[in-house]
Amino acid sequence: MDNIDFVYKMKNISKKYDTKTVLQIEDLAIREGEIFCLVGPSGAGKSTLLRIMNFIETTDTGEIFFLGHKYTPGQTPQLKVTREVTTVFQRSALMTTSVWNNVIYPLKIRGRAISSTETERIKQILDDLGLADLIKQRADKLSGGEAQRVALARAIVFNPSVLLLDEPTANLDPANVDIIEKIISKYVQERKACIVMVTHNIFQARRLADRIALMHKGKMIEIKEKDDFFENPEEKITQDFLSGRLVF
Ligand SMILES: Nc1ncnc2c1ncn2[C@@H]1O[C@H](COP(=O)(O)OP(=O)(O)OP(=O)(O)O)[C@@H](O)[C@H]1O
Repeated sequence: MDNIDFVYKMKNISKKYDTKTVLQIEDLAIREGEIFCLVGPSGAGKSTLLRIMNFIETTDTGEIFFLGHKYTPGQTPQLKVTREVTTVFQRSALMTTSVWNNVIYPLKIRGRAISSTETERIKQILDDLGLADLIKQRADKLSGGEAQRVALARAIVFNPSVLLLDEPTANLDPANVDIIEKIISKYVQERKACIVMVTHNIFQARRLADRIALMHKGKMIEIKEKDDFFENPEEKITQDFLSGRLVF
């Protein structure tokens, strides 16, 4: 089991749609226990990279080491490995049943019995997310912010090693953003999981990230520890991005 301090290591990965290369990354490693924020203009390839990290899509070239095992194009890990990673999207689809049933669904499909300790743990997650009073409510009748908090609860309830977040707080009000950011930080601290988060909000990246990466036109332009990213950007593209001059 090489590379165990790294959850992902990617070498020379690329992805094309038709003839257009949308992703070309030479070297990227994501560490255990970090919040890694991906920023960059629209179309940079951020969501494509998350789909590859979730094994929803495969690369055309290169190698991905995930939890110490190597995958080449076309190879996907076994179900028990892919279940170590999950994505929360900007608008996650919920089932037309109660909040509780939605949240326990990942445990049910994994065949996990819900013991009384497990029930207490799930209730704590729901409580942290301000959902305790909505347990019996139908998930399709929730507000956008409530629905997004349920989607996050459903993702963390089965303790994944990796949580991928694709603009999880876009279009939410500050109170919902605050609740979601707090649980993201708590999850990383308690579980020592890693989180890769796409955000268009650089203030959010500044609040949450350990490291930040700027993507542009499918490439990694600059990856730095959070403070360094903001205070000492080396690349002109990063400087333009941070000053709002880089549009796409
Ligand atoms: N299924 C697809 N088929 C063809 N092209 C695609 C597909 N998915 C993404 N693309 C293209 O790949 C490029 C990268 O898209 P991606 O969604 O990864 O960017 P992004 O950085 O997440 O953008 P945004 O911030 O707007 O969500 C874009 O040019 C997009 O049009």
